[in-house]
Amino acid sequence: MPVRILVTDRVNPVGIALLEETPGFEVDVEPTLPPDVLRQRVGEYDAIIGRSATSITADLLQAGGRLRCIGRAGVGVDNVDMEEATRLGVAVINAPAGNTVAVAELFFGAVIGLLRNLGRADRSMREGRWDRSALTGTELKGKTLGIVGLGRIGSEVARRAHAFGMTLTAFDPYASDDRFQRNRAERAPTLEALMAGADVVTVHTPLNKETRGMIGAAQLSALRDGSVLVNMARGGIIDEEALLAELAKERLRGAVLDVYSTEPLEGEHPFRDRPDVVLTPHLGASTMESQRNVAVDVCAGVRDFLLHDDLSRSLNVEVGGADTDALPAALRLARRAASIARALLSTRGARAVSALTLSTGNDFASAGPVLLSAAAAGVLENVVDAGRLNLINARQVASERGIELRLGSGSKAPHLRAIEVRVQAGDEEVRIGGVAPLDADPRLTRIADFHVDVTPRRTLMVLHNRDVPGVIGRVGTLLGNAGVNIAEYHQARMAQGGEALAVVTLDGPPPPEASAQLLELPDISRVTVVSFRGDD
Ligand SMILES: NC(=O)C1=CN([C@@H]2O[C@H](COP(=O)(O)OP(=O)(O)OC[C@H]3O[C@@H](n4cnc5c(N)ncnc54)[C@H](O)[C@@H]3O)[C@@H](O)[C@H]2O)C=CC1
Ligand SMILES: O=C(O)CCC(=O)C(=O)O
Repeated sequence: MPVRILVTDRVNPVGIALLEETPGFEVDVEPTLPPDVLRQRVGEYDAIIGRSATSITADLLQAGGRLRCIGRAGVGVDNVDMEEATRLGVAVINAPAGNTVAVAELFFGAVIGLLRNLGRADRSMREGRWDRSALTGTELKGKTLGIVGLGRIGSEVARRAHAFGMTLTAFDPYASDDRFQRNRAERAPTLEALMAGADVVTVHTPLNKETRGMIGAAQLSALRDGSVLVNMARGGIIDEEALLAELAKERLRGAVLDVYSTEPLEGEHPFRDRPDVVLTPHLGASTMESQRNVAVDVCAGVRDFLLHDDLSRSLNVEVGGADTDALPAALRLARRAASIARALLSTRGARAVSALTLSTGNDFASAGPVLLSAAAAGVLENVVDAGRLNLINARQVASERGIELRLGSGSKAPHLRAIEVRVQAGDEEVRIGGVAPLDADPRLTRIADFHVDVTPRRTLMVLHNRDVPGVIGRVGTLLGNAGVNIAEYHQARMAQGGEALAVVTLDGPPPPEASAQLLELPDISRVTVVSFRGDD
């Protein structure tokens, strides 16, 4: 079946071509479908790629039975119901950097346009006038710029502001001191302090629960007389009613707005009547260069996800700073180790998993969250509908099932590339450890208290037996007679003649009756069989 992708908004064709030329992909380009039509058709597609004009609501995501990925040709994902996408295991991929410069350049164009009265000058010239003295403006040089949100766009604005001879202050509680230093910006202790200390205040934060309405009447009243307020981030961050009320006092120089709480802005909106406001119709990213950049970036991200399950670009998976080349082997080990632990507990009759703890060596410390997701998927995969279970939603599904998830300390692990999972069900706990080296297959090194050394491949059988002569031969003969080939057989024991454990990897699943037949052999007390998802 072909992989089907719907492009719902105007996305640059250079990006779309990346998808169209991928064998097995079918791309429909239909900008911009009304929400009800999109809802009817979403079930046909594996991925949707859009811009800000398409709202990806919970309802739409739920209607997308085969939907695996949302691509956003731009930065802001406030139009995507991220919680629902995560719950459903749908990857959300954006293009975080391609339009940064476009917004920064528009900022200076629009602010200078306001300060030098360019709109009014152009209109008066067309009306046949020559109003030089009425159009005297002000300069940026020597003024203070206050940036709310010192991220990519805020930093790009900062760099250019220095070229204009401005002094910089910024408010961003999440940005490091180093970022402030690199941008030569003083850290404002509060938003109000920033508003009170700047001649131009510009907002470059995402719209989210924290920033919605962040600039209201109280913050606006802190603005200096004669100052300018700019919003090129998202409508809703600044309270529009409060801004209109503040502008009506005529103590500010004005405002520059590119984004609105409702887009398109109503034809009769009072902003349209204010001469002290420069209005643009969400043009921040509208340059040829930026549209090409974001289209190529998001389409490549969506393609790589659909082809290779590459989640490194997905906003709803925490890959952290991990080495992504080494990650697939580590993810496989974490998932399989957890799957083995759950199966061993199940053989002991402890089926209701209550807690999962994952610890890593230092090399995987930053990948802890995504490895924990992989382990959660391993614990759940034979318990829930595995079709939709993935690294995006595994932790959420596990938490909903009452499984407590914990990240243990990395530094205690004996090996830099070690991974250990501990799965608890009632009073029982099983600990499985392994290593994911850079240049070889991952190995299991510990099952409960036994030291082992096998690669968890395809089907794995764990036998508890007494350490007496002949067991290995009898197991080999039984499996051979059942037509099952043994890939690896590792026997471990605590002490001679005591309790022993065998880990057997098989080239295929044993027949269903094999476990019962093994249990009939002398000295074998428990048999656990785990078949892993995947081809190897
Ligand atoms: N007008 C347009 O066409 C465009 C608008 N945008 C908007 O600009 C926003 C910013 O884009 P980038 O700079 O690329 O994002 P970014 O993620 O690089 O930077 C956002 C910054 O905001 C900061 N921040 C978050 N919450 C904050 C808070 N409560 N107070 C102060 N700072 C806070 C973050 O720490 C971060 O440094 C996007 O989320 C998008 O909504 C982006 C591109 C085009
Ligand atoms: O192209 C768009 O949808 C506008 C750009 C934008 O707002 C964004 O990238 O967040």
